[in-house]
Amino acid sequence: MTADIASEVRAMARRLARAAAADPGGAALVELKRSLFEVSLSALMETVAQTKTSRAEGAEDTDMSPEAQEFKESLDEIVPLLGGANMWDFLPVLRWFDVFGVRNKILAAVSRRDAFLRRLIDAQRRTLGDGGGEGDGEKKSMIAVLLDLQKTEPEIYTDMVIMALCMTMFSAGTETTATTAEWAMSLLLNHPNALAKAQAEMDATVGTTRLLRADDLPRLGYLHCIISETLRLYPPVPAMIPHESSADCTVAGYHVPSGTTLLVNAYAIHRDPSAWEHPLEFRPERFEDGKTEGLFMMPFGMGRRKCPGEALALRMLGLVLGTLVQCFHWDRVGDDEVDMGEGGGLTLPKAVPLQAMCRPRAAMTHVLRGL
Ligand code: HEM
Repeated sequence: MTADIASEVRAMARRLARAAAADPGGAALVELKRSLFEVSLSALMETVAQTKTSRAEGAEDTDMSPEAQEFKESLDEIVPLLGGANMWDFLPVLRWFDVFGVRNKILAAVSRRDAFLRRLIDAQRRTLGDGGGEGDGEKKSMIAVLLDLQKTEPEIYTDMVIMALCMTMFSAGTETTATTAEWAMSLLLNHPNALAKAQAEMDATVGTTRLLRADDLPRLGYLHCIISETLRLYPPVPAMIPHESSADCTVAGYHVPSGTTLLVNAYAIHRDPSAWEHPLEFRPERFEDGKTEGLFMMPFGMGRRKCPGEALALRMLGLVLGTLVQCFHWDRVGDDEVDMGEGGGLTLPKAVPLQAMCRPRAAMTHVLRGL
């Protein structure tokens, strides 16, 4: 898993360095959201299905495999349909008539996505049948492991269950991680002192003779503070996933009957002025030396249904952001601050996708050339 993430992050750094080298001024204008989404999706695709071998030769613009690209297209279709408000949210009778064709569009997009996942599983099954995918545990794809389990417990590990597990990994893990990284880079571009401090920490801890590795992350305390502060200000699942009370209870004096749908507003809790000093300001230092202990931070939820991908997400974020900070100088496009407006949707996207100027750091050019 870590090897898959590291290799996708290397590919992202290589692509950014090439783009900068191709520019006469040595700095490339990049739309970071796209790069960040691609690296998250590719890392998960390699973990789930190991599609690397089918990567298109000479696809200079992207390091995604054709499978990852196809899946991205299906998400591009589905996500806006799910996140938007529909007239039937206000007038339920419209649901029966599907006035704007939303229901049909969702069903068509979901059935295309399911057909794709089925093909992914069949391809892995064929590979296993041909004697492939029998490497050590670290090398096996998630689908290969599940297909192995299917041989002994077919009634549990059905193709439908495997499809659902793949789907959950992709839908819960890509947009959330990519959006957090995009907010973090936006905050750093508007706070160049924090960016410089992160670069100084990186130089002192990792140096400039090699690329950041996952085992460096525990020693990069300030980078971790930046990630925590980003998740505080812009939690990518701001209202959590709806929960349901399993029994009558009383919370803060309110009676909650059994079976009530409950949303937890993490976004408001993270900005509560009675708990956080200067809650709207970006201050990564507030997380230094356990200073925030006892305060409510819940970007990954809490309790039994807490996000199971937390450790993976933090590792991906550490490697992605750390590599961007270690290898490149970052500048805003023009003199204006980066627009921090929030868009609508399930995962608190930026209203205006982040664009930035990226130039390899002189001390890292030899490392980047060797990627
Ligand atoms: C910055 C990245 C991420 C954030 C902020 C995040 C946040 C969350 C939150 C808030 C929930 C709902 C918890 C609740 O309702 O109590 C959740 C659920 C979930 N997340 Fe994540 N997540 C992230 C990345 C990931 C990744 C990388 C994966 C796996 C590849 C993942 C897999 C899941 C799954 C499977 C659930 C449903 C758990 C359940 O219902 O029992 N997440 N996540």
